[in-house]
Amino acid sequence: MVFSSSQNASLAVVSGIFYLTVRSYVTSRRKPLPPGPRGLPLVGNVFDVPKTQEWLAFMEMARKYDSDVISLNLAGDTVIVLNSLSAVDALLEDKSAIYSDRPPFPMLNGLVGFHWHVAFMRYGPRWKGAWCTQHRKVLMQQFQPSAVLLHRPVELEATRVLLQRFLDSPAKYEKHFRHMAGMIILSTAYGIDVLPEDDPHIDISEKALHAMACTGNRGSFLVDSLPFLKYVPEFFPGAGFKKQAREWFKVVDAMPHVPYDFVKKARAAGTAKSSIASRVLEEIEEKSGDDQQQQHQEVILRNVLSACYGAGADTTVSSLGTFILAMTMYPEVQKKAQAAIDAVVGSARLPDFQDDIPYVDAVLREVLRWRPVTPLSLPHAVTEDDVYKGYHIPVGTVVVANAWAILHDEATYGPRTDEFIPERWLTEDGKINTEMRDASPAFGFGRRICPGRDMAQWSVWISVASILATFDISKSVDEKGVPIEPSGEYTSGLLCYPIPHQCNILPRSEAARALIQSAVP
Ligand code: HEM
Repeated sequence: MVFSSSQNASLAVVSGIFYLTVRSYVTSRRKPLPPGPRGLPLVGNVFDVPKTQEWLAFMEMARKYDSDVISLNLAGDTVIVLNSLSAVDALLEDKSAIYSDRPPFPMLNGLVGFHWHVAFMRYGPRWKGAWCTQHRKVLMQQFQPSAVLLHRPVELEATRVLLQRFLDSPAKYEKHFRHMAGMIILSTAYGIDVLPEDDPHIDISEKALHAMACTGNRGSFLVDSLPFLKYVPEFFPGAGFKKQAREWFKVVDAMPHVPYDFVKKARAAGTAKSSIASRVLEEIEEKSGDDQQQQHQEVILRNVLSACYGAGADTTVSSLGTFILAMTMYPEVQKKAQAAIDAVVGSARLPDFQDDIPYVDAVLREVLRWRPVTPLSLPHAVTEDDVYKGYHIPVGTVVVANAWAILHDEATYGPRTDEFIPERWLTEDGKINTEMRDASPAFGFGRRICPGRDMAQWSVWISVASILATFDISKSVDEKGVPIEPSGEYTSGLLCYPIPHQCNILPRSEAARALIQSAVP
């Protein structure tokens, strides 16, 4: 049977009406979405969400609607924000089988080329044969608590180099943290010894991470809400994002390849140092006879190693920046921590991983809790329709865990959560209170929880203990001798950093200076 064009049009209209009627019937019989602000046509709640510190606005909405779970429509995307530990436990942890996907990132993954980064991969068997799970498996093996012990010598060496750099140019402390984080990750992952200045491997990765910071917040670019825009030609008015994406793509694509090729060449020349890359490559070559399988495993290894820099460097730098800020603002905490270190370590050596100093453990937990690096964690997505507390959570919903709200909840972490109080983590006899929920919400949830969390905590712990053992951090004073208060400001985005502030970082004594100078040949 052949239809005329007018019959075709009528058929389309009738089908459209039928579809809308069925959809509206189905929707009306469904349970409601969690409460949230009423949106505008088309854009929904886009204007209800501020461009910075969204986590505070979400906490306010939770109070207003008297619900720890709220929903928003962001230009067509349903977004559900979980503002409590109980909601996160019930959904992202207990139902992790269906709450571990990521939303699509058309700009970041599609145009800028971060599709190789496990943090942004879709989750589940539907997605390229459980590609994400295969990546996570390698990460879990290499960063499980027992494997992390292998990385300690590098963490110790990098910390001691950091102390030396603090002696030379304390005002550049953020730059030194960046160098230290790069040194740890490039050495453990690839066996690369970084240069003291302008290291080319750090340089590529930092440029790629800048692209990630600019595009990681879904919604920063219109193409995230209207994915068809990715097909718009570059010369089109308003398509500047495509030119920018093409520029970023070059460095994002180079990031996994350049250091990996370095290891391959070093192995061929017999000069490769021990690293995750060299150990896993050896295993791959021993086990697999099949070229295709070998190639497949190598691609996963290459992606995973690069993702470690992508996910581990900036996060460590941010936590250490928070530590310097807290020590500047809370001198009495610094004094207590130094006394606790002196009592265990003395003054004749630098701290080591074996030192048991609960007050420093408490400072570390407080750093992670007080100013979480990713206040909204990374967005999850749900792969099946679900119901929570009588509310409908439709398949495809973007699920955001408000880590900030959770880590500032006084019901979990005790009073005055806006203040830096390490004592909240301690029992009366000065031990870590193991009954209390730890600071793990800072590392995400369920099956997407940060695989590098053990390594990250040890890197930050040894840096914190070593800095406090050897340096005093204090407020700078202005020309009239008045102390300069740090603004306490942070950048706002997927990842937040404290904006470096002016402060004094001076060796505690001449003996401390000599100890640092003798620590690295
Ligand atoms: C203080 C330092 C760190 C913090 C605060 C941190 C925090 C996080 C958070 C919040 C997530 C998202 C979890 C979720 O989606 O629920 C994450 C994911 C991830 N982190 Fe970390 N991280 C840190 C250090 C590291 C380090 C050192 C590494 C690697 C050596 C690493 C590797 C990763 C990877 C690969 C992912 C993606 C996991 C996935 O999507 O399945 N992180 N991290």
